[in-house]
Amino acid sequence: MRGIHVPLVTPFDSSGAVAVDAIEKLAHQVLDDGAAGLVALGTTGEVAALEPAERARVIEVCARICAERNALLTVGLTGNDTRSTSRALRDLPEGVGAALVTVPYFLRPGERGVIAHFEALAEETPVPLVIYQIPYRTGQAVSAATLRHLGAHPMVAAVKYAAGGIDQDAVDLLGDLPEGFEVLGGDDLFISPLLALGAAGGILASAHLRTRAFVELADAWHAGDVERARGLGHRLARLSATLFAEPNPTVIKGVLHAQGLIPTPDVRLPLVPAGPEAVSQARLVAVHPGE
Ligand SMILES: O=C(O)C1=N[C@H](C(=O)O)C[C@H](O)C1
Repeated sequence: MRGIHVPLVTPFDSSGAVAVDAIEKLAHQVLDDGAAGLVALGTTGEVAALEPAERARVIEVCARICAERNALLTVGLTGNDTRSTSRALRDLPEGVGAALVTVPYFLRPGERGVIAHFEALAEETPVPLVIYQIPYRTGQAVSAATLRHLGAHPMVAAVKYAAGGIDQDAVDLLGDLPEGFEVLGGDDLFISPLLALGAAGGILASAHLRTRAFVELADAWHAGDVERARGLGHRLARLSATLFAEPNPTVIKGVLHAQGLIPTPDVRLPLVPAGPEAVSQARLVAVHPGE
């Protein structure tokens, strides 16, 4: 799971249909620029707003490209019921290399429930699991001790860590990781400090833009080139701050559209397109992130 994985947006054409050509173009571009893999059907891909047939099509396109390019395809799975999540894992098509599975949201099952959920999934899954820890979206925090316990299972490969900052559990977890278990950053703004603590990479919507620089950031921290990593980290954090000024992925879609990479900046309700100021500010910072 090492490196930068890009959770692709789902572009729509002017009729509102999924723009498959644009997905292909974006996928090739981020892989050309050094991304280690793609993530299909993340929050950034507006998974909740896609029909089952659209989801299947997105996976199919991404799987084909990842197979051609020898890159990892991770697919997002969001559920708060163990049986249906397990079924969805077993139904994943050929070509999917890993599943990014959200901590069960809304129910708040407690840490014992989270452990039981992921242990049951780990026994059934055909592909390695990446636990998606994002308490500000799910309502359920997961401690370092629980992640360490789950990470010891051979089918649990990583956690996408998005606690909204660098908290005590991140420091604790990265100080003592089970063999074969990695931490991937999932809060774009905090990717540089998380890499400094030992994260293996990140799943970052911001890496649609300046992909090469995000890859260089991870490489620099991994190589111990602190001076280069710190400077890059500050510049990319400025970019991420502008891209997340409005709900993800509205600003990113606005910028990709302005750059001619996707046919419309459209998002599906309840998301509404980003305002023009947010988009032009992000475009400016993407070109001149500062010194
Ligand atoms: O879709 C994803 O994967 C990501 N979603 C996060 C979010 O929208 O909160 C942001 C992160 O960059 C990746």
